[in-house]
Amino acid sequence: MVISVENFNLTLDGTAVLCEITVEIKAGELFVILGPNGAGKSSLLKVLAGEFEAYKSAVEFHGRPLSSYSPRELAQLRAVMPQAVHLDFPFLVEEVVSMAVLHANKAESQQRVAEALALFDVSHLAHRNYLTLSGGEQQRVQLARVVAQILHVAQQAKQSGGLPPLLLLDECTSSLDLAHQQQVFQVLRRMARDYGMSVIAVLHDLNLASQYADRALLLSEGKTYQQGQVHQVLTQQTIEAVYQTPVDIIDRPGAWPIIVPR
Ligand SMILES: Nc1ncnc2c1ncn2[C@@H]1O[C@H](COP(=O)(O)OP(=O)(O)OP(=O)(O)O)[C@@H](O)[C@H]1O
Repeated sequence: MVISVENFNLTLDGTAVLCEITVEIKAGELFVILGPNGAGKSSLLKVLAGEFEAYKSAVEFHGRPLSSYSPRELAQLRAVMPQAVHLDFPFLVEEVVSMAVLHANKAESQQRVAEALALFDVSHLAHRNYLTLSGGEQQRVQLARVVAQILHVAQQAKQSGGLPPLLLLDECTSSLDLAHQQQVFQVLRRMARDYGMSVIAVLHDLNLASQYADRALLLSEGKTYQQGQVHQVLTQQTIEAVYQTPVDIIDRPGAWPIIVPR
């Protein structure tokens, strides 16, 4: 098991945000957290990222409470891409991504940055001011940043049997065009399959979930509505109940089911 919480409750400013949540994510899994606006998806991701100090001991990460890890240990084992990333200074793209590899020597750092930029199709932007990029370009640079942070750990884990790292992503394709959405999830799938990296992604796009996820948690008002294999979770009944919108599910032999609003 890579990361888990059991019967977890989160209360923020007197509001019950998550109620009795149990999740267990294994190595090499692409796990998606789904649900309507306000269902608690980002809050759960933040809990798993250890952002709520008071709740860190309730999260078990590689067999230890998250609270027992030093910031440096955590930075080597997991990377987090929040929903919005604001930078106040005009850093170059390569500088933004380099921030993820501060502990590497110069040659290694350059190689890891170049590899991550190429994975997300932003090599040509390396010398651009990050603040002048489009929303989608910025999102791909942020993906390169988090992957640069832990890809080498995943590669080492695969070679020498170390702990596989974890990637936590909050709506990481929300600004991307169709081709880049596909490219990003193909990269994530490959990293999960080839290196045993676990990926937990908050998503609104049910079709991306249907196409790429192994398992899904469907949240409704802070509670688990359904959890399991993605195609068992994304049924007409569950989607219509949780999103209060009629849908059709188009089943296709040999391919993932497509969800369309009716
Ligand atoms: N610090 C806080 N204090 C009080 N309520 C909060 C706090 N943070 C989040 N909430 C509430 O918790 C609920 C879940 O928020 P969360 O951001 O996790 O939802 P979400 O499923 O990610 O939504 P979205 O799809 O809109 O991003 C919301 O009703 C939100 O208003």
